[in-house]
Amino acid sequence: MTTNRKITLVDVSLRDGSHAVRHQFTSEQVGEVAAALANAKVPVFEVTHGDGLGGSSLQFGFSKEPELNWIRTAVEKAGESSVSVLLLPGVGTQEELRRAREVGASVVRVATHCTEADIAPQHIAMGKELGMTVCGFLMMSHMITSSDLVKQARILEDAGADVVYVVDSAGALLPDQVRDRVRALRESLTCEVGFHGHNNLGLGVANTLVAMEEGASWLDGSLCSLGAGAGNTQLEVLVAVLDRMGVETGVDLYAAMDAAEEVVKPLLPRPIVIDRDALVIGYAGVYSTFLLHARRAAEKFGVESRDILIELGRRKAVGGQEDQIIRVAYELAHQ
Ligand SMILES: CC[C@H](O)CC(=O)C(=O)O
Ligand SMILES: [Mn+2]
Repeated sequence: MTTNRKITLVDVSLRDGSHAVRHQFTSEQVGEVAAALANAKVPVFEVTHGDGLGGSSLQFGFSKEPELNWIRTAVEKAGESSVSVLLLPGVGTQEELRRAREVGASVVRVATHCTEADIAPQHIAMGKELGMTVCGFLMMSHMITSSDLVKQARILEDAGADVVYVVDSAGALLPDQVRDRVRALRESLTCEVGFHGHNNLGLGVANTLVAMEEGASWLDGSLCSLGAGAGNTQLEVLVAVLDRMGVETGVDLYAAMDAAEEVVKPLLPRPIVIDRDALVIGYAGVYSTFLLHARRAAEKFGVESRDILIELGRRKAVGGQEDQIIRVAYELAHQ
């Protein structure tokens, strides 16, 4: 397999991984992970509440510490690596982006549901004004066709995005569906294309390779797969596979393995595995971040978390509709 674009690996352990630890990272932990990522020469790593800047809330779950502390700490340890922040317009504000930039974040990924790119241009423009690398991040990309995704991607590129991502938030995309979407974007855009995978169907690494084969050049992953649902594409595994394929990433494989084993593994609150609930998330196309919310609601209302997740998939619930999880659990309990 060959690729003529430079591959940029992005680690999301300290952002998507925030979901898996219920946003309870301490600055000390952030510093340790950031230092290990920098030592492994991972070019970009992301640090914020799981739901991005300003995500700490009753709706999404409160962070243990103000995320600006995390970002500042990460930047101090980042060395040659760039620190990224995630921003969902409507959750994070322009002021929060400005402050993240002031403490040294240099990449912003502006995330919207895949049909709502039109809420992103102001934030993309602001990221550019602040001198940041800006990525558009089309969440739940499995929910629309490739041609509809292209229309949304064009909005992001026209607004100035340097990279537009196909985001498999539910880990529901099959390899050929990744292929179609990345190919469609690659054929229609001049900016770079990225892929962010979740491992709920066990396809994280495979789908990322398919995306790369189709020309995606920004590829996400996390150490030990630390992330929502069954976690993300496992970064140290991806690095090893790319190394075997002769694809240059600049990442030090052994340092990445050590960072996973010695720094991130001890932080895991539970094994990041494809258990019944995670599998259902991929199977039914549900937002990965709903996993722990659904488990809490299941316990509270005495119903099965799998039933809640299946029903959320049937209702096509999307990010930001966490309140629906409670509604579904309540309805199942009172059926
Ligand atoms: C906005 C939260 C979400 O976790 C973003 C993301 O990583 C995804 O949609 O997969
Ligand atoms: Mn994710």
